[in-house]
Amino acid sequence: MSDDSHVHCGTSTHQANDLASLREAIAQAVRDVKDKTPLAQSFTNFVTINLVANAQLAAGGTAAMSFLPDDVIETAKIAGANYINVGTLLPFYKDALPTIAQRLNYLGKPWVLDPVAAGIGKTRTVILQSFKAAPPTVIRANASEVIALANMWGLLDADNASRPAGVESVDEVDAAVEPAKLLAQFLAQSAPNHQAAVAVSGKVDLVTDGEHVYRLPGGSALMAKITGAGCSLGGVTATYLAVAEPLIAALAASLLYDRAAEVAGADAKGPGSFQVAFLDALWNVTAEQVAGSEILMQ
Ligand SMILES: Nc1ncnc2c1ncn2[C@@H]1O[C@H](COP(=O)(O)OP(=O)(O)OP(=O)(O)O)[C@@H](O)[C@H]1O
Ligand SMILES: Cc1ncsc1CCO
Ligand SMILES: [Mg+2]
Repeated sequence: MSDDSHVHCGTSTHQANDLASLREAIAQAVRDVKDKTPLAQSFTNFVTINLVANAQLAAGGTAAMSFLPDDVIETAKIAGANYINVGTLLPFYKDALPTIAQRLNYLGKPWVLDPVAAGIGKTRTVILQSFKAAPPTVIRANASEVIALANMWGLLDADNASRPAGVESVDEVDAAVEPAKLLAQFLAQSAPNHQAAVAVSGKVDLVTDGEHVYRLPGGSALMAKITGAGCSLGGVTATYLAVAEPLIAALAASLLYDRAAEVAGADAKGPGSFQVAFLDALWNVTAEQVAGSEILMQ
Protein backbone atom coordinates (compact mmCIF):
# COMPACT_ATOMS: atom_id res chain seq x y z
CA MET A 1 0.00 0.00 0.00
CA SER A 2 2.92 2.32 0.56
CA ASP A 3 3.99 1.67 -3.05
CA ASP A 4 3.25 4.93 -4.82
CA SER A 5 5.23 4.12 -7.94
CA HIS A 6 2.04 4.72 -9.92
CA VAL A 7 1.93 8.39 -8.99
CA HIS A 8 2.36 10.66 -12.02
CA CYS A 9 1.81 14.31 -13.01
CA GLY A 10 4.81 15.73 -11.13
CA THR A 11 3.32 14.70 -7.83
CA SER A 12 4.80 16.47 -4.82
CA THR A 13 5.85 14.67 -1.65
CA HIS A 14 2.85 16.16 0.08
CA GLN A 15 0.55 14.69 -2.54
CA ALA A 16 2.36 11.35 -2.42
CA ASN A 17 1.67 11.19 1.32
CA ASP A 18 -1.95 12.03 0.65
CA LEU A 19 -2.09 9.27 -1.92
CA ALA A 20 -0.59 6.74 0.47
CA SER A 21 -3.26 7.49 3.08
CA LEU A 22 -5.90 7.46 0.36
CA ARG A 23 -4.78 3.96 -0.64
CA GLU A 24 -5.02 2.83 2.99
CA ALA A 25 -8.56 4.17 3.23
CA ILE A 26 -9.56 2.55 -0.08
CA ALA A 27 -8.23 -0.84 1.04
CA GLN A 28 -10.05 -0.45 4.37
CA ALA A 29 -13.33 0.36 2.60
CA VAL A 30 -13.05 -2.75 0.39
CA ARG A 31 -12.30 -4.92 3.43
CA ASP A 32 -15.06 -3.31 5.53
CA VAL A 33 -17.68 -4.07 2.89
CA LYS A 34 -16.57 -7.72 2.75
CA ASP A 35 -16.56 -7.95 6.57
CA LYS A 36 -19.72 -6.01 7.39
CA THR A 37 -22.00 -6.75 4.37
CA PRO A 38 -23.64 -3.30 4.53
CA LEU A 39 -27.08 -2.71 3.06
CA ALA A 40 -27.36 -0.10 0.32
CA GLN A 41 -30.90 0.61 -0.84
CA SER A 42 -31.69 1.41 -4.48
CA PHE A 43 -34.46 3.25 -6.30
CA THR A 44 -33.24 2.34 -9.77
CA ASN A 45 -34.27 1.67 -13.36
CA PHE A 46 -36.02 -1.47 -14.64
CA VAL A 47 -33.44 -2.23 -17.33
CA THR A 48 -30.50 -2.95 -15.05
CA ILE A 49 -32.00 -3.49 -11.59
CA ASN A 50 -30.83 -7.11 -11.41
CA LEU A 51 -27.22 -6.27 -12.30
CA VAL A 52 -27.22 -3.50 -9.68
CA ALA A 53 -28.27 -5.93 -6.93
CA ASN A 54 -25.90 -8.69 -8.09
CA ALA A 55 -22.95 -6.30 -8.31
CA GLN A 56 -23.62 -5.01 -4.78
CA LEU A 57 -23.69 -8.60 -3.51
CA ALA A 58 -20.54 -9.53 -5.44
CA ALA A 59 -18.68 -6.56 -3.92
CA GLY A 60 -19.69 -7.93 -0.50
CA GLY A 61 -22.73 -5.81 0.37
CA THR A 62 -26.46 -6.49 0.38
CA ALA A 63 -29.24 -5.01 -1.74
CA ALA A 64 -32.84 -3.82 -1.38
CA MET A 65 -34.84 -2.20 -4.15
CA SER A 66 -37.74 0.13 -3.21
CA PHE A 67 -39.92 2.68 -5.02
CA LEU A 68 -42.63 4.00 -2.71
CA PRO A 69 -41.66 6.89 -0.40
CA ASP A 70 -42.80 5.17 2.80
CA ASP A 71 -40.94 1.98 1.87
CA VAL A 72 -37.80 3.89 0.84
CA ILE A 73 -37.74 6.02 3.99
CA GLU A 74 -38.31 3.09 6.35
CA THR A 75 -35.61 1.07 4.59
CA ALA A 76 -33.25 4.07 4.61
CA LYS A 77 -33.37 3.98 8.41
CA ILE A 78 -31.69 0.56 8.39
CA ALA A 79 -29.51 1.03 5.28
CA GLY A 80 -25.96 2.36 5.38
CA ALA A 81 -26.47 4.36 2.18
CA ASN A 82 -28.93 4.81 -0.67
CA TYR A 83 -28.92 5.03 -4.46
CA ILE A 84 -31.26 6.86 -6.82
CA ASN A 85 -31.11 6.26 -10.59
CA VAL A 86 -33.54 8.05 -12.93
CA GLY A 87 -33.04 5.83 -16.01
CA THR A 88 -36.66 4.74 -16.43
CA LEU A 89 -39.44 7.00 -15.15
CA LEU A 90 -43.06 6.46 -14.11
CA PRO A 91 -45.57 9.28 -13.51
CA PHE A 92 -45.52 8.96 -9.72
CA TYR A 93 -41.73 9.49 -9.58
CA LYS A 94 -42.26 13.22 -10.14
CA ASP A 95 -43.67 13.54 -6.61
CA ALA A 96 -41.98 10.51 -5.03
CA LEU A 97 -38.35 11.33 -5.86
CA PRO A 98 -38.28 14.96 -4.61
CA THR A 99 -40.00 13.77 -1.40
CA ILE A 100 -37.52 10.92 -0.96
CA ALA A 101 -34.50 13.18 -1.55
CA GLN A 102 -35.77 15.71 0.99
CA ARG A 103 -36.38 12.99 3.59
CA LEU A 104 -32.99 11.37 3.05
CA ASN A 105 -31.30 14.74 3.53
CA TYR A 106 -33.43 15.60 6.56
CA LEU A 107 -32.50 12.27 8.15
CA GLY A 108 -28.82 12.78 7.24
CA LYS A 109 -28.73 9.62 5.10
CA PRO A 110 -25.96 9.56 2.49
CA TRP A 111 -27.02 8.84 -1.07
CA VAL A 112 -25.64 8.41 -4.57
CA LEU A 113 -27.34 9.87 -7.65
CA ASP A 114 -27.04 8.50 -11.18
CA PRO A 115 -28.69 11.21 -13.32
CA VAL A 116 -29.19 8.86 -16.30
CA ALA A 117 -30.10 10.73 -19.51
CA ALA A 118 -29.97 14.11 -17.75
CA GLY A 119 -31.44 16.77 -20.02
CA ILE A 120 -34.00 14.49 -21.70
CA GLY A 121 -37.70 15.08 -21.03
CA LYS A 122 -39.62 17.47 -18.81
CA THR A 123 -40.33 14.90 -16.09
CA ARG A 124 -36.68 13.95 -15.66
CA THR A 125 -35.66 17.61 -15.67
CA VAL A 126 -38.20 18.50 -12.97
CA ILE A 127 -36.95 15.61 -10.83
CA LEU A 128 -33.25 16.40 -11.31
CA GLN A 129 -33.83 20.11 -10.70
CA SER A 130 -35.57 19.30 -7.41
CA PHE A 131 -32.40 17.56 -6.19
CA LYS A 132 -30.57 20.88 -6.19
CA ALA A 133 -32.41 21.74 -2.96
CA ALA A 134 -31.82 18.27 -1.47
CA PRO A 135 -28.53 17.17 -3.02
CA PRO A 136 -26.94 13.72 -3.03
CA THR A 137 -23.64 12.95 -1.31
CA VAL A 138 -22.10 11.45 -4.46
CA ILE A 139 -22.93 11.80 -8.15
CA ARG A 140 -21.90 8.95 -10.45
CA ALA A 141 -22.52 9.51 -14.15
CA ASN A 142 -21.02 9.59 -17.61
CA ALA A 143 -19.51 12.82 -18.93
CA SER A 144 -22.60 14.01 -20.83
CA GLU A 145 -24.81 13.53 -17.78
CA VAL A 146 -22.39 15.41 -15.51
CA ILE A 147 -22.28 18.34 -17.93
CA ALA A 148 -26.08 18.35 -18.33
CA LEU A 149 -26.70 18.24 -14.57
CA ALA A 150 -24.21 21.02 -13.80
CA ASN A 151 -25.89 23.07 -16.51
CA MET A 152 -29.37 22.33 -15.14
CA TRP A 153 -28.31 23.44 -11.66
CA GLY A 154 -26.96 26.73 -13.08
CA LEU A 155 -23.34 25.96 -12.20
CA LEU A 156 -21.92 26.49 -15.71
CA ASP A 157 -21.37 29.60 -17.77
CA ALA A 158 -22.52 29.84 -21.41
CA ASP A 159 -19.21 28.45 -22.73
CA ASN A 160 -19.93 25.11 -21.12
CA ALA A 161 -23.44 24.71 -22.54
CA SER A 162 -24.48 21.07 -22.85
CA ARG A 163 -26.69 18.96 -25.00
CA PRO A 164 -28.71 15.95 -23.82
CA ALA A 165 -27.23 12.66 -24.96
CA GLY A 166 -29.56 9.77 -24.10
CA VAL A 167 -28.24 7.09 -21.76
CA GLU A 168 -24.82 6.89 -23.48
CA SER A 169 -22.15 9.57 -23.25
CA VAL A 170 -21.32 11.68 -26.31
CA ASP A 171 -18.72 13.68 -24.39
CA GLU A 172 -15.20 12.77 -23.33
CA VAL A 173 -14.46 12.59 -19.62
CA ASP A 174 -12.02 15.51 -19.93
CA ALA A 175 -14.87 17.80 -21.06
CA ALA A 176 -16.54 17.13 -17.71
CA VAL A 177 -13.64 18.03 -15.38
CA GLU A 178 -14.83 21.55 -14.54
CA PRO A 179 -18.54 20.63 -14.36
CA ALA A 180 -17.63 17.69 -12.08
CA LYS A 181 -15.56 19.92 -9.78
CA LEU A 182 -18.31 22.54 -9.62
CA LEU A 183 -20.89 19.87 -8.82
CA ALA A 184 -18.69 18.36 -6.12
CA GLN A 185 -18.13 21.79 -4.55
CA PHE A 186 -21.87 22.42 -4.63
CA LEU A 187 -22.66 19.03 -3.01
CA ALA A 188 -20.00 19.60 -0.34
CA GLN A 189 -21.65 22.85 0.78
CA SER A 190 -24.69 21.01 2.08
CA ALA A 191 -23.11 17.62 2.90
CA PRO A 192 -22.39 16.30 6.40
CA ASN A 193 -18.77 17.28 7.22
CA HIS A 194 -18.78 19.10 3.86
CA GLN A 195 -17.62 15.92 2.15
CA ALA A 196 -18.90 14.95 -1.28
CA ALA A 197 -17.63 13.46 -4.53
CA VAL A 198 -18.42 13.24 -8.23
CA ALA A 199 -17.35 10.23 -10.32
CA VAL A 200 -17.34 10.52 -14.11
CA SER A 201 -17.06 7.20 -15.94
CA GLY A 202 -15.52 6.59 -19.34
CA LYS A 203 -12.37 5.14 -20.91
CA VAL A 204 -10.38 6.82 -18.12
CA ASP A 205 -12.60 7.39 -15.08
CA LEU A 206 -12.39 10.64 -13.15
CA VAL A 207 -13.22 11.22 -9.49
CA THR A 208 -13.19 14.58 -7.70
CA ASP A 209 -14.06 15.89 -4.26
CA GLY A 210 -14.19 19.42 -5.70
CA GLU A 211 -10.58 20.08 -4.82
CA HIS A 212 -8.42 17.28 -6.22
CA VAL A 213 -9.04 15.39 -9.45
CA TYR A 214 -8.10 11.70 -9.70
CA ARG A 215 -7.89 9.91 -13.05
CA LEU A 216 -8.27 6.14 -13.04
CA PRO A 217 -7.11 4.40 -16.22
CA GLY A 218 -7.76 0.79 -17.21
CA GLY A 219 -10.85 -1.38 -17.42
CA SER A 220 -12.27 -2.95 -20.58
CA ALA A 221 -14.06 -1.55 -23.62
CA LEU A 222 -16.53 -4.44 -23.21
CA MET A 223 -17.97 -2.51 -20.23
CA ALA A 224 -19.71 -0.28 -22.78
CA LYS A 225 -21.26 -3.39 -24.39
CA ILE A 226 -23.24 -4.53 -21.35
CA THR A 227 -26.14 -2.44 -20.12
CA GLY A 228 -25.90 -1.28 -16.55
CA ALA A 229 -22.15 -1.08 -16.14
CA GLY A 230 -22.64 2.53 -15.04
CA CYS A 231 -25.87 1.90 -13.11
CA SER A 232 -24.32 -0.93 -11.13
CA LEU A 233 -21.20 1.17 -10.51
CA GLY A 234 -23.53 3.71 -8.88
CA GLY A 235 -25.03 0.93 -6.75
CA VAL A 236 -21.61 -0.34 -5.66
CA THR A 237 -20.55 3.24 -4.90
CA ALA A 238 -23.51 3.36 -2.49
CA THR A 239 -22.33 0.07 -0.96
CA TYR A 240 -18.93 1.65 -0.23
CA LEU A 241 -20.58 4.88 0.92
CA ALA A 242 -22.16 2.80 3.70
CA VAL A 243 -18.69 2.28 5.21
CA ALA A 244 -16.53 5.13 3.89
CA GLU A 245 -16.46 8.86 3.19
CA PRO A 246 -17.66 10.01 -0.28
CA LEU A 247 -14.27 10.42 -1.99
CA ILE A 248 -13.03 7.03 -0.77
CA ALA A 249 -16.31 5.34 -1.73
CA ALA A 250 -16.21 6.79 -5.26
CA LEU A 251 -12.55 5.84 -5.74
CA ALA A 252 -12.95 2.33 -4.30
CA ALA A 253 -15.96 1.51 -6.49
CA SER A 254 -14.46 2.93 -9.70
CA LEU A 255 -11.14 1.15 -9.11
CA LEU A 256 -12.84 -2.14 -8.26
CA TYR A 257 -14.76 -1.84 -11.53
CA ASP A 258 -11.60 -1.17 -13.55
CA ARG A 259 -9.70 -4.11 -12.06
CA ALA A 260 -12.67 -6.50 -12.34
CA ALA A 261 -13.29 -5.43 -15.96
CA GLU A 262 -9.67 -6.24 -16.84
CA VAL A 263 -9.93 -9.71 -15.32
CA ALA A 264 -13.26 -10.35 -17.08
CA GLY A 265 -12.04 -8.96 -20.39
CA ALA A 266 -9.04 -11.27 -20.45
CA ASP A 267 -11.03 -14.38 -21.45
CA ALA A 268 -14.58 -13.27 -22.30
CA LYS A 269 -15.90 -14.35 -25.72
CA GLY A 270 -18.29 -11.38 -25.96
CA PRO A 271 -20.70 -9.30 -23.85
CA GLY A 272 -22.60 -12.29 -22.40
CA SER A 273 -19.67 -14.20 -21.00
CA PHE A 274 -18.07 -10.87 -20.06
CA GLN A 275 -20.96 -9.96 -17.75
CA VAL A 276 -20.76 -13.33 -15.98
CA ALA A 277 -16.97 -13.10 -15.65
CA PHE A 278 -17.28 -9.50 -14.45
CA LEU A 279 -19.55 -10.49 -11.53
CA ASP A 280 -17.10 -13.25 -10.58
CA ALA A 281 -14.24 -10.76 -10.73
CA LEU A 282 -16.08 -8.24 -8.52
CA TRP A 283 -16.17 -11.02 -5.96
CA ASN A 284 -12.54 -12.14 -6.41
CA VAL A 285 -10.54 -8.90 -6.81
CA THR A 286 -8.76 -8.17 -3.52
CA ALA A 287 -8.59 -5.00 -1.41
CA GLU A 288 -4.85 -4.86 -2.19
CA GLN A 289 -5.46 -5.02 -5.94
CA VAL A 290 -8.05 -2.23 -5.73
CA ALA A 291 -5.93 0.00 -3.50
CA GLY A 292 -2.73 -0.68 -5.45
CA SER A 293 -4.28 0.61 -8.69
CA GLU A 294 -2.84 3.34 -10.86
CA ILE A 295 -4.21 6.70 -9.65
CA LEU A 296 -3.24 9.88 -11.49
CA MET A 297 -3.68 12.80 -9.08
CA GLN A 298 -4.05 16.44 -10.06
N1 LIG B 1 -14.02 2.58 -23.39
C1 LIG B 1 -13.96 2.12 -22.14
N2 LIG B 1 -12.85 1.51 -21.71
C2 LIG B 1 -12.77 1.04 -20.46
N3 LIG B 1 -13.79 1.14 -19.55
C3 LIG B 1 -14.91 1.73 -19.92
C4 LIG B 1 -15.07 2.27 -21.23
N4 LIG B 1 -16.31 2.84 -21.30
C5 LIG B 1 -16.89 2.65 -20.11
N5 LIG B 1 -16.05 1.99 -19.27
C6 LIG B 1 -16.33 1.59 -17.89
O1 LIG B 1 -17.69 1.21 -17.82
C7 LIG B 1 -18.25 1.56 -16.57
C8 LIG B 1 -19.52 2.37 -16.81
O2 LIG B 1 -19.17 3.56 -17.45
P1 LIG B 1 -20.05 4.21 -18.62
O3 LIG B 1 -19.40 5.53 -18.90
O4 LIG B 1 -20.26 3.27 -19.73
O5 LIG B 1 -21.39 4.45 -17.81
P2 LIG B 1 -22.82 4.76 -18.33
O6 LIG B 1 -22.76 5.45 -19.65
O7 LIG B 1 -23.56 5.44 -17.25
O8 LIG B 1 -23.37 3.27 -18.50
P3 LIG B 1 -24.88 2.67 -18.38
O9 LIG B 1 -25.80 3.84 -18.44
O10 LIG B 1 -25.00 1.74 -19.55
O11 LIG B 1 -25.01 1.94 -17.11
C9 LIG B 1 -17.16 2.29 -15.81
O12 LIG B 1 -16.57 1.37 -14.92
C10 LIG B 1 -16.16 2.70 -16.88
O13 LIG B 1 -14.83 2.71 -16.40
C1 LIG C 1 -30.84 1.32 -21.64
C2 LIG C 1 -31.47 2.11 -20.56
N1 LIG C 1 -32.61 2.83 -20.78
C3 LIG C 1 -33.04 3.46 -19.70
S1 LIG C 1 -32.07 3.20 -18.33
C4 LIG C 1 -31.03 2.20 -19.22
C5 LIG C 1 -29.85 1.54 -18.61
C6 LIG C 1 -28.57 2.23 -18.89
O1 LIG C 1 -28.50 3.49 -18.33
MG1 LIG D 1 -25.60 5.48 -17.19
